[in-house]
Amino acid sequence: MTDRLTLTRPDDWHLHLRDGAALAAVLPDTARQFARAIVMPNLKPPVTTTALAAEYRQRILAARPEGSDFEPLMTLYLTDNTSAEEIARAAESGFVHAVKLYPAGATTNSDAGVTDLGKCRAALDAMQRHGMPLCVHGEVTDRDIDLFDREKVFIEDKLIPLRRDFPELRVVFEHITTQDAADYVREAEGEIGATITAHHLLYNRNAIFVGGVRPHWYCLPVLKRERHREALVAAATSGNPRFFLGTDSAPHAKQDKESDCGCAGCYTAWHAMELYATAFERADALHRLEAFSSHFGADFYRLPRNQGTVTLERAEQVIPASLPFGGRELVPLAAGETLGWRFTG
Ligand SMILES: NC(=O)N[C@@H](CC(=O)O)C(=O)O
Ligand SMILES: [Zn+2]
Ligand SMILES: [Zn+2]
Repeated sequence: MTDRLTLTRPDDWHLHLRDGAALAAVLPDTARQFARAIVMPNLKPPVTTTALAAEYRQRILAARPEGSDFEPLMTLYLTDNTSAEEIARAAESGFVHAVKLYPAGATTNSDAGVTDLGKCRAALDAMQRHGMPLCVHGEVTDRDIDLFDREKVFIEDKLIPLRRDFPELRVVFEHITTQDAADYVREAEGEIGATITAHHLLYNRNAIFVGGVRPHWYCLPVLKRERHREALVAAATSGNPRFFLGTDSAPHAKQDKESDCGCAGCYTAWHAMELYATAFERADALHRLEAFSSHFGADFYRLPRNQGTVTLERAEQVIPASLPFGGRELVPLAAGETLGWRFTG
């Protein structure tokens, strides 16, 4: 049995850092485990321009712990009005690494998102020309479509037509949750990748309802049935470079989760690598963890792999009941449970 894992320093290819006091509270957790992260732009108001991304990037750099060399990789929030000129500015900036598609109404702070991809043709065409990746929250928003089917329907109704119209567009299908998405990404032609969260590898939808409703297991896209979780584990541990790590760590204050209309999002930055190690070990695939965590994402984003290593040790560690969150409280995923691994840096 392996008791110590040494990996190339990993990166998080899908992360929510928020802003202000919340940013200051959560950034050290990510900066401790990851060298870089793709930072989601769904602030209020959203990060829609390169100028706003530059300012947000400075706030993140200023919030880093003493001595940290963590590098935020910025993204722009695609809207119906994003221009080809804005995409060109982003591509030239050197610090914007992707543009994010939120179908309007699909998830947290997506109100300003895209109402109709037909309105984004100029921006998508510019992205294709500049080699700028499109990160996709892949769910349809139609209230008539069952919540659990929204990812599958998105593939058929939105993603396949989009990629047919823009075959050179580099796409990251974010936080995939279904066998349908894993199969699509594995078999699709052209440049496509997918991020997979630790929680979608570890839990199925029963976790949301164990003995009562469990708001801290509620995220979007929502956890699915066991057969989908198994398909995600198979994809993540397959060694296929299209699948890579993206925590989708999405902090919300405890009172905003434990509410009559609780926010979607799981906080996993505190124990991200421990959670992934647990999932990979259960699949007898610890030997595949490094490439998933530290190689394939960098390769997709055409960035150098990190120098240096990190270590995980087999040791019991209780997940805290709550963490400070800028004057409020933040409940990490699986609070109170015991992890079998410890990230030691
Ligand atoms: N994943 C989530 O459940 N929530 C994310 C938004 C997102 O990634 O869809 C958030 O910003 O809170
Ligand atoms: Zn999302
Ligand atoms: Zn997210």
